[in-house]
Parts: sequence; C-alpha cells; structure tokens
Amino acid sequence: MTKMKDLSAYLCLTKLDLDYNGFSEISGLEQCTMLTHLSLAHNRISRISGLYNLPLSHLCLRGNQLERIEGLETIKSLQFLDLSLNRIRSLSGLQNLCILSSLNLKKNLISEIKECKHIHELSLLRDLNLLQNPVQEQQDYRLSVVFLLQHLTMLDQEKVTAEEKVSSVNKYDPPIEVVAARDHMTHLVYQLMQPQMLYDSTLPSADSPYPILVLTGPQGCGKRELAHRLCQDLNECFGYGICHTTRGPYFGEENGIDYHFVSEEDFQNMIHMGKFIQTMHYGGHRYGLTRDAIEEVARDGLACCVHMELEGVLSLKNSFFEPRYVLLLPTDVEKYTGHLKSRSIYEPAQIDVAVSRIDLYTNTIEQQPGFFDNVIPCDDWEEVYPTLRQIVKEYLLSEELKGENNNRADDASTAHEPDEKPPSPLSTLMSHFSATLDPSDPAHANYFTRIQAELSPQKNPTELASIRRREQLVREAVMGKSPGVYSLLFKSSTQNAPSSQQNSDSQHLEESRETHTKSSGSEESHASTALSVPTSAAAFEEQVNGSALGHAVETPKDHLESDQSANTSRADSDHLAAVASSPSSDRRPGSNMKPLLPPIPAGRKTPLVPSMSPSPRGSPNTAATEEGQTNTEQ
Ligand SMILES: Nc1ncnc2c1ncn2[C@@H]1O[C@H](COP(=O)(O)OP(=O)(O)OP(=O)(O)O)[C@@H](O)[C@H]1O
Repeated sequence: MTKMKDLSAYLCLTKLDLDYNGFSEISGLEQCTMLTHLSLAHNRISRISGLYNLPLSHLCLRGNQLERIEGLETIKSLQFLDLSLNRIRSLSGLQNLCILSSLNLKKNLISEIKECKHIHELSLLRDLNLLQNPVQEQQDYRLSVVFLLQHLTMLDQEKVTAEEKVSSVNKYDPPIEVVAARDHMTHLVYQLMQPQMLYDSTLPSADSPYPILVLTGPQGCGKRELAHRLCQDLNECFGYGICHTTRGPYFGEENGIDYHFVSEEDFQNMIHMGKFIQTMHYGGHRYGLTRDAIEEVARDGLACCVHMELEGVLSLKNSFFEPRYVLLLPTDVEKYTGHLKSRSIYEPAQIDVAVSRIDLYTNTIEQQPGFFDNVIPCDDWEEVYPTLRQIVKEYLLSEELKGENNNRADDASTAHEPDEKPPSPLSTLMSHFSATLDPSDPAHANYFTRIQAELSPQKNPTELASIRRREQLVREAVMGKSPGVYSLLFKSSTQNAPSSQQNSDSQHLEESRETHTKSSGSEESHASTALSVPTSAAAFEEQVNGSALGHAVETPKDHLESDQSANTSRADSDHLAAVASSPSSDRRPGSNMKPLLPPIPAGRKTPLVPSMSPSPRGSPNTAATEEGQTNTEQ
C-alpha cells in the first residue's frame, strides 16, 4: 500500500502494525484515541505527522526517510521510540518526551556528542542506541555520553557499568578530592624523576612532622594579609611560604613577597622539574607551592605559614607534610561581597565564584568534622587577627609551658631516663601540631601508623647510637654543662640553619676524622653540632667502619671535641666539603661505588637517595661552608 486509509472508525484500536508498505505520510489515525502501539517500519515516511495527542507508548518508524525529529511533542506517553535506519542528524525534538525510557537511533547521521543536550533532561531514559552513527568516531565518545546522560543503563546495546559512570565523572567533572589526588600524583611522579635530595631542613626532628600552618578560605577572605601579619608578628616562629602564580601582580604586589610571579611556560616547566608539592587552577590562573618555598623558611629554623584554597589543602593532605589548617570563613555573605567589591580588582563573575565557594568550605566542615583544625569567622576584620594570633599563641604557649615542665622534670629526675627530651620552640610547635590529632580519624591514620612505627622498640644500632648521643647532650645541657642547645637550634639564625645531606655528610666526615683533635670552637658550632644526629650517609659510614655502637658510648667530652673540631679552619672545611660532595672522592671504603641507600632514620616518609648533584637552589654544601656554618645532622 502506498497511502494510509482513514481508521477513524476503529476507536478502540490499541495496536497497529503497518510495516513494509510504501507510505510516505502518516494519516487517518486522529480518532484512534486508544492507540498505544504503532509500527510503521520500512515505509517511505519523510516527516512525522498525524500523531497529535495520540496516547502512544510505543512508536516504531524504523527504516524510513526521516531527516529530523518532529511532531512528537504532544505524545507525552511515549516510552519506546525506534527511529533507527533514518537520516536524522539532530536529537532536537525529543526534549518533551519526559517518560521516554528507550530510544533507538541506530544507523542515522548523528555526528556531534553535544546533541545529547536535547535528551539530557529525560531522567527516565535508560536505553540509548547510537550504533553506526558518525558520532561513534568521536574521541571518548562512550565516556562522554555516559557522563552527559548519567541515567543510562544501556548504551549501544551494552550495559553501562558503575566503573564507567565513575570514570566519566572523574574525567569530565572530577570532585575536588580527585583533582587533589591527581595533582599530588603528578607532582610525586615528576619529583621521583628528579635526582633525589634529602631535605634535612624540613626534618628538624625525626619524631615530629615539620610544622606548617595553612590559612585557608575563599578568595579575598583576608588570609593572605593575615599570613603576612602573623609572620611579621611572630617572626621567631613563622616564615611566609611564597607560592608561585601565573597571574600578573595586582597593584602594590611584589615579586618574591606576595608571590613568585611566573609565566605559564615557566610554571609548566617547574611542574616537569618536580618542583611543586601542590598546584591548583583558580580563576584561569595557576598557583603552586614549591618544596623550595618551604625549604627556604625551614632553613631559617621557622615554621612555614602559607595560604591556599580548599583544593590546595586536599592536595597537601595527600603529601607527607602534616600541616595545621585554619579556615577563615566569611559568614556574612553581604559583608564579604561588599569587601570583595571594595577591592576593585574583581569582575562580578569572580565575586560570584568566590561567594559560591563558601559552600564548599561549609560542606566540608559538615561532612568531614575535624578536617580543619580551627575555623575562624572572618567577617569582623578587627577581630580576626587577634583570634588567629590567640589560637597560635595558645599552641605555642601551652607547649612552651609543657616544655618548661619537662625541662624541670628532666633536671630533677630524668638524668636516669634517657627517653625524655627537652623541647625547642620549633619542636614544641611540632609536638603541638601532632598532639591534637585524633587517632580514630582515618585522615590521620597515616600519621599514627608512622608514630607507631617510631615508638617501636626495634631501632637499629645506628638509630640507637644517635638517640643516645642526643640524650647525653641534652642531659648535659639541662645540668648546665653546656648551652641550651635545643633552644639555640631553631632560632631564626643562619648559624643554626640545618643543611643538606651532602653538607651533613661532609661535616660528619670532618668530625670522624678529627674526633681527637682539640681545637678552639665557637659556642654556636657546639650548639649546632651537639644536637646532631648522624645523617643516613654518616650512619652508613659508621656501619661500614663497624663503629656504630662505638659512637653510641662516646663521652660528652668526645662530643665537645668533635664539635670543636668541626669548626676548624675554613680551608679544611671547604676541602672536606669538596671531598664529601665529590662523587669520585675516596672518602670511605667503597665510596667510589654506586651510592648505596643508607638506613633512613625513623620518621622519614620518603626514602631518598642522597644526591651528588647540586641542589636546584645551588649547592647547600658550598653555601653552608662559605658562611662558615656548622651542620646539623638529621
Ligand atoms: N598554592 C596554592 N594552592 C591553592 N590555592 C592557592 C595557592 N596559592 C594561592 N592560592 C589561593 O588562590 C586564590 C586566588 O589567589 P589570588 O592571590 O589571586 O587571590 P586574591 O584575590 O589576592 O585573594 P587572597 O587575598 O585570598 O589571596 C586565593 O584564595 C589564594 O589563597
């Protein structure tokens, strides 16, 4: 048949199959108000019409000459639609079919993934077939469609798996945790590809994490100013960690003070050089915290204070650092918006983003109690800084007091208890940084596993030797026989700044070679060296020489002498430093062999091979020697 007949007389008709005819038009069905199933497959229909208000639930127009989807808007009851084997290019025309659950568009001419936007709102759509359409050639076609149509359970006759759904979301709209994990992974991989360095300055104590204070919160909440102010105010304790950014400086900002302003290309290169600990995209620019930025502060014997957005915090939480996080949260949106406007540097869209991100922070507080160590509402600018200062002071003071008590206790009784250690400002900060962690919190599991490992009685002979030596010196200090070495160590002075592995190595060599040479030495050198713990490499040397335990029982006098000897003439020191840093030097048996991984003191998360190559910041070895510094071994 080539023309449809008038079927008005069949009012109760529910199913009609007219496949394989020659119809070019749909007609004669207007009165069939009970018709739910209609099949007109393999005809010559080029336009959908004549179906107005029919109660169809199943419609098949397979194998016709359709070029567009039209005339279906009023068929609200449609659930199964087969338009396969046509010439359809767009999915427009389907958007009103709110209970559509199955759509077959196999063998059509759909070429763009973006066509899915027309069926994006069809929340009951479960089965979509786009097989043999040009769109299949598009890169990541399946993942993109799964992402755009998240209710689908079947795509192209294949089940959509849960893994596919998760992957698609992680690819196209990753949650911030995923972004942070990827960011961390990227930097870790690039870092591992570099010659490895031991960053002694961030490990002033093997027992505590290096203290970092992170001020976080939405853009323009004042955290940067607060960080600067805190570092000025408590400059005995904190140094400002300068991040890198690809954005240009605002008026009044200075390179190397507010940020290191770098080009996109430089930033990218730095990523590839494994410089960053974390990075983040914000407002079309990149921001990142480098290992060197932290090192710079740590070498001054200070805790590092940085500011960053939530994504940065998440990324940092994946790293081996264990900062304290203080959230500065605007609670009065109007006031916050007003403040952002008054800065006159933000576009309205930027302000909207910043304001909308408040929810990110509040949700995090609600969903992950304890995620931030402290939350300070930052609506009242007069009050914020004193509050922050108070919190930080409380950390410091309470720990200082605790430290004093420990000292006294040490004095009175711990001469026989070598496990007690007196605190230093930085170490008290560190101990506080670790003191309030909750062991039941999975976020801190890693930390506690590590602490557990550190508390383990199984220490190797070298570690024992190191611990005993420190304890001995501490007892001396407490009894007034030597200066308060712990308090001297972390003062903001270059004299006490810890040094690199290579430098420590050379120092140790110097000590070991001149242990019995008496020469005059300054107090600083004594203080600094007295605190030393053998470096891994030095420990290795001790082991090679079979003298690790010998060191363990060496007397304080030996120490004094070796410390003094460490401060011998600069020429000697330079020479030894050069020898120590020279890969070909014959400084210990087997030193001409491939470097062997020495034992790592407990508490180090990353086993690092001491590098013979100069540090990116210039050879700390040389620098330290030039400054006539003595070394603090870790
Ligand atoms: N390394 C980093 N990682 C994550 N976020 C960062 C980092 N460095 C800076 N940020 C944050 O990126 C956002 C944009 O920084 P930018 O300096 O451009 O903003 P701002 O307008 O000066 O606001 P603010 O006063 O909060 O710094 C700020 O919230 C800032 O704290």
